[in-house]
Amino acid sequence: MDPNQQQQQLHVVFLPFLAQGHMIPITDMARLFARHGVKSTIITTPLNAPLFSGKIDRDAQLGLQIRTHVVEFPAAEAGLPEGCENLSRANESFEMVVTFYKSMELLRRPVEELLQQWRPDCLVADFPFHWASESARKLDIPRLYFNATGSFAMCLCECLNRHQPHKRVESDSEPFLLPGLPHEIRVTRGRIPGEFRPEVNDDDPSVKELRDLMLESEVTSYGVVVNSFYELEPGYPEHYKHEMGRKAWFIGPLSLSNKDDMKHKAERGDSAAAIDRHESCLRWLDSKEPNSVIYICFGSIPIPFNADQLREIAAALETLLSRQISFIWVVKKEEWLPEGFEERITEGGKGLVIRGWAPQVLILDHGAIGGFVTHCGWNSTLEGVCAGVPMVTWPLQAEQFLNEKLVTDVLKIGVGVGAEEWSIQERKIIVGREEIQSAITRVMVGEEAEEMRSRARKLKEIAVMANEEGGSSYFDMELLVQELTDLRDKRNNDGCSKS
Ligand SMILES: O=c1ccn([C@@H]2O[C@H](COP(=O)(O)OP(=O)(O)O[C@H]3O[C@H](CO)[C@@H](O)[C@H](O)[C@H]3O)[C@@H](O)[C@H]2O)c(=O)[nH]1
Repeated sequence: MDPNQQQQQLHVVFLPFLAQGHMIPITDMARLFARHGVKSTIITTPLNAPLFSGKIDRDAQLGLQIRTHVVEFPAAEAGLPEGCENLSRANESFEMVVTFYKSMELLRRPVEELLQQWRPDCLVADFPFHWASESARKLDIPRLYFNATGSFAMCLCECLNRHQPHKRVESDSEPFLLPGLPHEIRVTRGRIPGEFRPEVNDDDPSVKELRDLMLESEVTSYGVVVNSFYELEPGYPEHYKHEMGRKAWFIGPLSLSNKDDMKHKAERGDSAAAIDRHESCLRWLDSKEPNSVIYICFGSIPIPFNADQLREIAAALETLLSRQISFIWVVKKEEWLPEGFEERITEGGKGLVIRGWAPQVLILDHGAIGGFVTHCGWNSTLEGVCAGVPMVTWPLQAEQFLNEKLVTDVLKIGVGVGAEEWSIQERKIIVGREEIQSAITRVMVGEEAEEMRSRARKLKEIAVMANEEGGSSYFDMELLVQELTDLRDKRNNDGCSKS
């Protein structure tokens, strides 16, 4: 690139929260920006960089202007154990999670120093970096806010915040209407995100203060980039922009930016772990009939399911094997399974248990996968949509029950397993084997399954089209790059006329 061109090139800095559910989409976003001619820099910490730097380095070798920059993470100063640099390592207790969120404040100084030095044209920062809008303002550049979830959940949360309907019900199981939304959506207090639940907020005022700071930074940011596409959340992007008054660009699903590149797909989220096992996993899938395998995974943050609950899942899966429904089940490395279970199901390649990190996107995209049991994390939800598979929804916490509503009630591409309330702290059986079996059977076989699969496949096609030239996400991305360029030019002109 000649020096003149280099000077003209827009430089965007990305600051992802230190959790896979955030680093994965932001890495894809930075790569998308680079493909639209932008110079992208991702700031992260030493132990997180290797989780995605392989694909960034490969992109850079192909000539894209993209790089990772590492800053030290002061875990000890934050009151965290040494090496605790990722949310997945900090979920031993609620207090530790809160400490981890608060520790993002400690990245402020090093990040601001880098911004001063680099003087980029825009900062895209995740929601826990509530100070980022102020940091960007000091340089007179826009801060774009990223929340990592969709507009459906963001609109529902804003509705809870504005109208507080959850405060007018008698119990956690009494349904109430969320007013003023494009659809008639009813939820219960047991299913809403933690920040609206009194038992989470009342004990520690600093939690509420932190949440308010994050909310405020969404409003005071220049605008919001959303990992979604207009057609997926009918009416909600418009509601988010016009009723809630946010400037927003819908540029997803970002997972599609990996297109058909097997290596990128296999490496998503944990280069080393997934690359080791993706080939054997694909070989196993190749031996199965189309739509005959259910994939079960509860996201990147280890879920403390108790032994009884694991036993219920295992029993359901073993019974389903006799009905020609096979499975891939992702469990934590140390998770305890019923005696002899792994030996029995591994024999003859009946089922597959993956301990640790699975190459999820690669698995979902395989023709043998007929359904997905998901906790409804937004990335997994989008990846299910992009693979065109119906889902069994098993939300556990955060905004996952809201995402479930979109999948089951609005898009009608999934069925709920019957999880009724937050269950992350309570180590009890949430869902029994019969319910699990029944929900999986509903999405895998029969007329209802075919109808859901057909809707899911249409949605997949629309998702792909949204990302192609002329599609809605492509269009929004072009608009965003143009707006950032105009802002940069205006800044430069104002600077010239002042001097
Ligand atoms: O073995 C695994 C496990 C996960 N993943 C990937 O990890 C990501 C997980 O993201 P998500 O499905 O969103 O789940 P969480 O990691 O639980 O995400 C947190 O962050 C999301 C975005 O804000 C929220 O929607 C969730 O509620 C919150 O739990 C996805 O891209 C998966 O493909 C893998 O590739 N292999």
